[in-house]
Amino acid sequence: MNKKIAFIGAGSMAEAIISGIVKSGILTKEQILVTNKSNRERLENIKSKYDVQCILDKEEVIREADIVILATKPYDLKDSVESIKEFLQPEQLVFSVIAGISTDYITALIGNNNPVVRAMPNTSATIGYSATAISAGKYASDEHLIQAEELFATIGTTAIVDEDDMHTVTGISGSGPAYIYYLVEAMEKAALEAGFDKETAMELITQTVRGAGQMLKESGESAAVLRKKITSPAGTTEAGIETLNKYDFEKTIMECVKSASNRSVELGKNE
Ligand SMILES: NC(=O)C1=CN([C@@H]2O[C@H](COP(=O)(O)OP(=O)(O)OC[C@H]3O[C@@H](n4cnc5c(N)ncnc54)[C@H](O)[C@@H]3O)[C@@H](O)[C@H]2O)C=CC1
Ligand SMILES: O=C(O)[C@@H]1CCC=N1
Repeated sequence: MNKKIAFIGAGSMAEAIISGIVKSGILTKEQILVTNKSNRERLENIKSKYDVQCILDKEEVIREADIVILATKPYDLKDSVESIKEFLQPEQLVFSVIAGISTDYITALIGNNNPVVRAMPNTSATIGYSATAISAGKYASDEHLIQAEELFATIGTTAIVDEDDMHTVTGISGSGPAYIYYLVEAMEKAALEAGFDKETAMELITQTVRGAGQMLKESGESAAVLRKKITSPAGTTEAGIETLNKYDFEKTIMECVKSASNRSVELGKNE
């Protein structure tokens, strides 16, 4: 890819994307620029891990960049755009990975017709396994969407969605890894309670989660069918699932996704 990209905000998500891009080799370390809010320590940390261009001076970062990736928390977006907008040129492409915030709002903050593309990745970007949804703002062309797909494809899979669906995406795949980690934490606790050492417990659980994910990808069978194949009549799985049902597991997860999506809507309302 013959572009320079600049991250505004060097937090967890920016780091996950940087890690994935560096591993993919699609950009050289000279093509990746990172800035943060007056936090030299965080930039030094990113520099030491990935050897990308970590620069506190926002003007310098923006001047160099073809694509600017907004990666601050939603409540820091306004300040961060304020601090770069005077340096932004109209042809510079802006990506945002910020939950809840619309491309229209970002366009209004920038005060210019820069193309804006919204993306919702997840932290599995770190190892090239993000599921990233992408949608175009009003000034973004198909060519801009293709550039976004090209970049985010280096950190996992991509899907183009309507911007209105980004809230649901955030509740499912943006936050989703955290739900899986929570499940793992609970399984680990159960194993430790049963007297397992942590290492053995985590080996068993991690491989189980990995195997289930791969089966969903590769077997061509639905989750329901795969689950049925494990569930012998009057067997152990059935006993386990009866307990999940007793505690309304399905409803709980559905409500969890709805709460996360609704929170994304709320974050957008604070625009
Ligand atoms: N963490 C995750 O799993 C995901 C996060 N996101 C989105 O990514 C965005 C960032 O999230 P995290 O990385 O988790 O947050 P974070 O808090 O780890 O990182 C945000 C970074 O932005 C910096 N920052 C704040 N104000 C700034 C400014 N004015 N100029 C430059 N940098 C500034 C902060 O110092 C911090 O390093 C959020 O909007 C979130 O909705 C999206 C998908 C997944
Ligand atoms: O919790 C959050 O707000 C962000 C957005 C998706 C994942 N983390």
